[in-house]
Amino acid sequence: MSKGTKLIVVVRDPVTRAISDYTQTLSKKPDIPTFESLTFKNRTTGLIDTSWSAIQIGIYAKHLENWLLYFPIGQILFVSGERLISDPAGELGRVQDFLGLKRIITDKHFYFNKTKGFPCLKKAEGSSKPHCLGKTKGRTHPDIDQEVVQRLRDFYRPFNMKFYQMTGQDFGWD
Ligand SMILES: Nc1ncnc2c1ncn2[C@@H]1O[C@H](COP(=O)(O)OS(=O)(=O)O)[C@@H](OP(=O)(O)O)[C@H]1O
Repeated sequence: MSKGTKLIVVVRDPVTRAISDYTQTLSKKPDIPTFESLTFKNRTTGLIDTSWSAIQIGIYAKHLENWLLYFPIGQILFVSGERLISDPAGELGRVQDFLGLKRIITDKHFYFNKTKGFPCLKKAEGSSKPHCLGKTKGRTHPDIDQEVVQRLRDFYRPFNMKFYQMTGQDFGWD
């Protein structure tokens, strides 16, 4: 990869990311154990299984430490997965600026589709019809035991704080 390569990284709340990841696996393998049981190495002691990829991927600060061995931070744009949903044009504005492009994509290109529950394009490329992302994006997540969710929030907090500090952006995942 060229040294000047720019990287665009979309990050979302690591707890929601883990549940989303699990939801995707569940859709392909309905017989897998529950999210709650996969989360812990030992449920009694509350020891989290950081070797489970769904959990491990969300430790963004650790991954960023490795990427920074190869790329300067100025070459990486961190896009908020949450703002990509609440304000897609705003987030894509940042992407266009980062790439040195004219701001072509604006608010005018999106509408909120109530059925999908997500923003969609008013017109797909090369078509006059609206376009939403497919069925595999924006799936309903299973209900997860709130105690487990809280335990994961506590687990990720220090890594999230470190990540905010490293990127200079507060993603508001608390
Ligand atoms: N506009 C719009 N429409 C639908 N979905 C949207 C949109 N913007 C962001 N998202 C979020 O994208 C999540 C899926 O993206 P992934 O990066 O996980 O996709 S991938 O399956 O790994 O390729 C997907 O995660 P889930 O909600 O867990 O399915 C969405 O929350």
